[in-house]
Amino acid sequence: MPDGKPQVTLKERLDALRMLPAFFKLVWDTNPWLTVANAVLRLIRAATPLAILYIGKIIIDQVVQLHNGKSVDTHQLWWMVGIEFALAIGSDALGRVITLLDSLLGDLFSNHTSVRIMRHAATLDLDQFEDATFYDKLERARQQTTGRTVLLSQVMSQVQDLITMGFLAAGLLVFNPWLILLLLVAILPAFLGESYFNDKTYALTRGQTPQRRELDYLRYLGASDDTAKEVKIFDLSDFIIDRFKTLSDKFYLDNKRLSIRRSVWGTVFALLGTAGYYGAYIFIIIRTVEGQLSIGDLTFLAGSFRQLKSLLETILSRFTSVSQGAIYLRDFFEFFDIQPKITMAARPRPFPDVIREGFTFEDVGFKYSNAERWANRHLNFTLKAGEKLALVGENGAGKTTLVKLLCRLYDPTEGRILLDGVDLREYDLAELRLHIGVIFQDYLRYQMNFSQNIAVGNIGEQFNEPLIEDAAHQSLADTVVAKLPNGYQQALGRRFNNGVDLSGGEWQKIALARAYMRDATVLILDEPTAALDARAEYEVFQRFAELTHGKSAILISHRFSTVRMADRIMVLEKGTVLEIGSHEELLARDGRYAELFHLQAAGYR
Ligand SMILES: Nc1ncnc2c1ncn2[C@@H]1O[C@H](COP(=O)(O)OP(=O)(O)OP(=O)(O)O)[C@@H](O)[C@H]1O
Repeated sequence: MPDGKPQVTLKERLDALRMLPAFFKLVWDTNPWLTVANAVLRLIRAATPLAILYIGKIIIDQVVQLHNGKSVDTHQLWWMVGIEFALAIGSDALGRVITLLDSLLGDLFSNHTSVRIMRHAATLDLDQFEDATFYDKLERARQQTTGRTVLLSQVMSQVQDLITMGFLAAGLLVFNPWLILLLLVAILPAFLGESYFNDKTYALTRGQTPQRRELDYLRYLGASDDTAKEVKIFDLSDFIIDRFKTLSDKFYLDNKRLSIRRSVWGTVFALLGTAGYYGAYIFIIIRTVEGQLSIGDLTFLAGSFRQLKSLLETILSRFTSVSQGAIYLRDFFEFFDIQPKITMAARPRPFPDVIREGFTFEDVGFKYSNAERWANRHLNFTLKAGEKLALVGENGAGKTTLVKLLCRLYDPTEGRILLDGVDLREYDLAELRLHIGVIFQDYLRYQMNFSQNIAVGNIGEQFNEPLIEDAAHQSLADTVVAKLPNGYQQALGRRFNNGVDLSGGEWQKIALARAYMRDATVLILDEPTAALDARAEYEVFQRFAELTHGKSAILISHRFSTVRMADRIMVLEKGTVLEIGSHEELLARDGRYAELFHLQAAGYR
C-alpha cells in the first residue's frame, strides 16, 4: 500500500497472505520441534468435536430406546459414555498443552525476531537511521515482534478450525446440504463488516505511527533519569504533559469513533447469524417431530449446526485479522528489505599495515539526504601519513561530517576519498573501521560497568584487563577509577541499581580511553577535551602526542591551546577549506585562524 492511502483492498489483503510462508519459515527457524508438536496436536484436537457429537448421538438414541422399553446392550452404552468422557478430558488437556506450546513458541519467536531486527539494523547506514520514514518502518517492525506471536496462534487455530469444520460440515451435508447454504447466508454479512472495519483500523493505526513515536518520546521526556534535571530546572513537566494529552486525546477520539461504529454494526450482524441458527433449528425440530429423524439425530445435527456456525464466525473474522496480521507482516519484511548503501567492493582490499601516502580528499562534497545545504563541498587536501591535523571552524562548519566521511559512515555525494591512491570504497569496511579509532563528541555513556565502558572501544578485548587498564592510564581515566568503591567493576550511570554517576569530564576521560583500546592506525578525536579541566587537558595531550607518534591523527577542537599542537591546522568555513598550514604559518598569514586565535587569547589575558 502506498503511504498515505487510507484503504486496504480485498486484493491487497489476499496478496498479503503470501507473506505467510515466509512468516512460517521464521517460526520454523525459531524452533522446529515446537512448531511440529504444535501442528500435530492441533490436528488431533480438530477431530474431537465431531467424535464427541457423534458418540453423544449414539448414547441418546440408545437411552431413548431403553426408555421405550426396547432391549439395548447397556454394557456398550456405558462404554460409549466412558469414551465420550475420555474424549472430553483429552480434548481439554490437548487445548491446554497447545496453549502452552503457543506461548512458549510465541516468546521464542519474539526473542528471535528482536535479535534479527537488531542484526539487520546493525548493517544499515547512519543516514538511514536519520530518516523519519525509516524510523517509522523500524517502529512498525518492532511492534511486529510481539504482535506476530498472536498471528502465529491465529493461523494455527485457523487451520485447526478449518479441519474441524470440514468434519462437521460432512455430517451436515449427509443430512441436508441446504443447511450449509443457510449457514453461509447468515454469516457472510458479519464477515464483510468485520473485513471493512479491520481495513479502517489498519489505516488508522498505520497513519498514527509518527504520532505514536512522538508519544513514546514525550513519555521518555516526562519520566526518565536522563531528562529529569532539565525538565525540573525549566519546569517543563506541564508543557510535556499538555502536549502528551493533546496527542493522546486525539488518538483516543479517533479510535473511539471507529470502535463504536464497529460494535454497533457487529451487533446487527450477530443478530442475523443467530436468526439463521434458529431457522435451521426449527427446521430440524419439525423433521424430528414428523418422525424423519431420531432424537439422537436432532441433538447431533443441532449441535453440529451450532458449532459450525460459531466456527464459521470465528474462521471468517479470524480470516480478516489473519490477513490483517499479514499486512502488518509486510511492513515487517519491508524493514528487512532495506539494504545499506554503504557496501563493500566484491573483492575488498585489506587495509594497509603501514599507510604510505595518507588520505587524500579529491573535490569531496557531501549533502545530508534530509538537508538542503551542502555540509562539505570542494574539499581538497591530504592527511599525510603520520601527520596530526587539527580541524577548526565555527559550529556547523562541517568538521564532524568530514570525519564521518573518513570512517565511511557516509560516502561522499561527490568527489572521492583515496587512501594511498585507492578509493576508500575499495577497502574492507570492517578493517577500515577497525584501523580508525574515533571518539565523537556525542559519545555514549553506557549504563554498564567502568571496565565495559572502556572495553566498548574494542569489545573483542573486553576481558583483557591489562589492556583496559593501560587505556585508562593513557586517557587519565585511571584517576577516576581510584575514587570508585568497586574499581573497574563499578556500575556507572543511574539507571540500574548501585550505579554511580560521574562528572562530564570524568565521563570524557573514559570515552577517550576507548580510543586507546585498539591499535588504530588513525586516531580521531572530536572535541575530546571540551569537558576537561586545563591541567587534565594538558596531560591528555602530552600522552596523546606520545601515543600517536608516527600515526595519523585528526583533532577537532575549539581550544587553540590544543589546536596549536598539531602539525597542520585546517580552518573550515561553510564546509570548505578556508586555510591550511602550521600554527606559525597561519598566524603569519594573518587570516581567519589568526583572528580567532587572537580573539581567544585576548579572553585569557
Ligand atoms: N545528521 C544530519 N542531518 C542533516 N544535517 C546535518 C546532520 N549533521 C549535521 N548536519 C548539518 O551539516 C552541517 C555540518 O555539521 P557538522 O556536524 O559537520 O559541523 P561541525 O563543524 O562539526 O560543528 P560543531 O562545531 O558544532 O560540532 C551543519 O549545517 C549541520 O546542521
